Amino acid sequence: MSKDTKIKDLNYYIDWLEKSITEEHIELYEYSDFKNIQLIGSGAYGNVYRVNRKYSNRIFALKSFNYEKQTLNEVVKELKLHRSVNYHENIIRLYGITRVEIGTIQKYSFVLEYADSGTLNTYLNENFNKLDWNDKYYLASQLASAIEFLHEKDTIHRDLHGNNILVHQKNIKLADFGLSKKIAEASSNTSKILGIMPYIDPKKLENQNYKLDKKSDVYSIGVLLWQISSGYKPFYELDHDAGLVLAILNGKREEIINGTPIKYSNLYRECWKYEPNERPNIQKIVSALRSITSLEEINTTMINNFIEKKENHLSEIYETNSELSKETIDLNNELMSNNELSLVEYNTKSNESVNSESKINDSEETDQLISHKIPKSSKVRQESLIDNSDYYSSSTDVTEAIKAVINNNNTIQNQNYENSLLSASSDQVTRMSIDLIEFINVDSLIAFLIEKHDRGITFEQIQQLISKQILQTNQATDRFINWLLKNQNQSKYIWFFGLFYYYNILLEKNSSIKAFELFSKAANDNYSIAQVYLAKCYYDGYGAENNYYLAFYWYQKSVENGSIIGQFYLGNCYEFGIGTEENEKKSVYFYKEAARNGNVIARLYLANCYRLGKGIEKNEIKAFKYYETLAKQEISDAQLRLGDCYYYGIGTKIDKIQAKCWYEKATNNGNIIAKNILKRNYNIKSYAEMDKSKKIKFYKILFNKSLSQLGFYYFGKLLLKTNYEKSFYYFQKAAENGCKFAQFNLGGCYQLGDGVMKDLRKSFELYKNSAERGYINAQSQLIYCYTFGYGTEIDRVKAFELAKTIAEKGYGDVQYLLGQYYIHGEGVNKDGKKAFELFRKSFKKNIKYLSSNKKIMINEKKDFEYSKLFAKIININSYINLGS
Ligand SMILES: Nc1ncnc2c1ncn2[C@@H]1O[C@H](COP(=O)(O)OP(=O)(O)OP(=O)(O)O)[C@@H](O)[C@H]1O
Repeated sequence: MSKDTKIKDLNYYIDWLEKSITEEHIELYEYSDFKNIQLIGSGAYGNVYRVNRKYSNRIFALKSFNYEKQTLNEVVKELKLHRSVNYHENIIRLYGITRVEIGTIQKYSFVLEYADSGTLNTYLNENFNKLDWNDKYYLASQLASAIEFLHEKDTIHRDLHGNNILVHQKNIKLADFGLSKKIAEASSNTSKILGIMPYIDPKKLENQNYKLDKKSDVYSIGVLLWQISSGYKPFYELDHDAGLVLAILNGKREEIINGTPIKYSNLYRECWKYEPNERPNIQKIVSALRSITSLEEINTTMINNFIEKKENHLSEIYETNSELSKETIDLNNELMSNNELSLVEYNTKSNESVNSESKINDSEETDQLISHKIPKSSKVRQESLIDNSDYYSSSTDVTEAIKAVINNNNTIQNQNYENSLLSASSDQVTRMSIDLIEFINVDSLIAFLIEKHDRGITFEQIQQLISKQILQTNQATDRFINWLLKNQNQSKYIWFFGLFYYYNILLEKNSSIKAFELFSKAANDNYSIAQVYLAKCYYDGYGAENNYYLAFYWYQKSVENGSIIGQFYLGNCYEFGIGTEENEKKSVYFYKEAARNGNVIARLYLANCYRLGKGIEKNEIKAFKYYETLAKQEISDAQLRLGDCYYYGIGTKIDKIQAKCWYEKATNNGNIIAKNILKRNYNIKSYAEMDKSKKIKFYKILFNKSLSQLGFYYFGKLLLKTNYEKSFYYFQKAAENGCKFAQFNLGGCYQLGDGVMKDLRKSFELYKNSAERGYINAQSQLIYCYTFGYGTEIDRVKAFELAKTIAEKGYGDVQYLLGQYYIHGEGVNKDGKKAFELFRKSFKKNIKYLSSNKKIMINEKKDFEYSKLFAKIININSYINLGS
């Protein structure tokens, strides 16, 4: 190859990387933002460093690459492939890329999740004596789970061995993707191929042209399971030479270590069979490991027999599913052409592209041993602020998971009956089976909820998920709680138990205190999501005195421990000065971090920052692009703002038809601001097209319904002074029937804790329902909720927008409030003239401003702050000056 070609090729990769960075397909980390750079290892492509990030102090690993064509070719491939499998707790996270100029060249490095215990080889070497069988099962299960995730994405690793698997805090972290070089290069590097040779599918050892497939990964897993059980590298006492290759081809395998549970050794022996179609698929390995874990706990031969029968039955099914999909991605396929390296290709594949193999397994396994994964949803519900991208499965997933628990439980009970397990009472067997099932599903649910949080789902949506989805299956709730009560030995279960109190699923007198205590316990144990919840408790004064400093402290801790949702809230703290000085730049920094980690709310906030030039250089085009992407993901707030962009020409050309289309979409997704705008700008009324007879019918229904609702409503209102509980009851009845007044008042009950346990999220939800029905008081109340984050996220852009649509209807108090937003540049660019106009209108009408409404302002501390905010600018002269 001539020198010229080499340079041209190099430029090709550099251009690819640079274009990806500019177009934000790859997150670029500023190299200068890293400190304490320490060398921790080196591989064929370059060195690996442990670094700290400034501000958050979070630890990352930087994997640097030599500046040469072959390496950069691999870098590009690895980036693409790693990105497609980036969201599993047992796969090392690839956060992005960083670059530093050395002489005349740019040196690139991957920014990776840091694993504190090195490779599996070193971890076992140093810690094996401390591991019991539970620890070993745990490692094995995590490894299998990571590979299951890859295989479900039709991706093969092809290069599994003890040096490519890292360990962090006793957890498996699969690493090294896309290193096609490995096998190719290893063929020319004898010592290297022989080092990893015992892990390689013998079919490949026998025939170099053999194409490694999923079953090749299964072979390697078999060897790794043995390694986990023994603590030794495979054939550690033998020379890794041609003789050993021959012996392996002739069926030589490692000796079973004394004391290995038979089910475990049977499993890895199945995996390392010579014939690929005699090896189990990954789903079976995962299920088998799970059942072994539970069986160890239960420790009865009766259940052993029972499971065995099920497995035998299962294996028949699995055998039929061994065909590989043509669409399978080969992670380490050296033949992958550079022409395939499109910029967006690494974006996740859609659910529809699941290959036939996993489809068959999904459906057939429903009635079999439960798989740990949350079933894929066929229908994706449209929820505001929910990204329905590939990794962001809808809430119906939980229902399906729970249904699967129950179905599975029924199946086991039936089987139990059919198999006449006479030696134990059926109650005993049922209980043990349930234990097994719930162990499996509690972990899945926890992972599912954390993932939802990290992706940007709000607390109230989590509450809906838990209460609507889990509570629908009451039986399961009781069992979960019983199981959790017995398993309060790990911080994740402590936190999860806390959720039941936090979201009032367990209604006890001191629920808030109990939730707080459980979160504290798990948070002190450095469990990051518990730290987020603890911070939230301090922020809301839930279960403890309200304390912004501690809220800030715990958000910060959660970020140090890798919480993505924590990054978003830390951004909030800096933006709104919660427990710390206001610092817009830092807030943008953390929104960016959360956004690059896939948090959709953070992306929305970042877009607002770009639009307003808050903490970052104003860039309306960028803001528009963000809104556009998020709007397409059915995020109603983004749809609204995209509508605004088209309507006012923000970052794009004015296009009122497009604007209307996006306002309509946002309205359909329940956005009341968009609804108001549609009415105002396009004069759209929901019942405008109804013919006369339909209208009469409509009014008749409305009249009857309103009568009864209003009856409840006034009854409740009368009682309010004397009997909170009764009035609460009547409000509730009317609210359930959709009475907007009752919903508003009930919201007040929850906000004040009148006749019911105080619950800000619930109150927010009720205000929202009432506001959606057009009740102006509720809409005004929502402004307040968005301003201070009562029962929802602080969102001053939204508060401003809502205030604007209400003020335009001529409500003087809200006009006044809107003036404040213009004065302070909250949620909008500062505009003294507009503020002045609004104040004049408002004072003309002589209407009290919002904070004087005692019914609405019930949190004295926050009310005080709010009033203080107003007091600051109460001098009318200053408005006049500002306006002139
Ligand atoms: N994310 C990480 N966290 C902690 N340590 C890491 C991380 N990635 C790599 N290392 C350490 O750096 C060493 C070198 O890693 P690297 O992936 O560059 O090379 P390798 O896998 O050993 O060899 P090769 O270059 O052939 O893939 C690893 O053995 C491991 O000890």
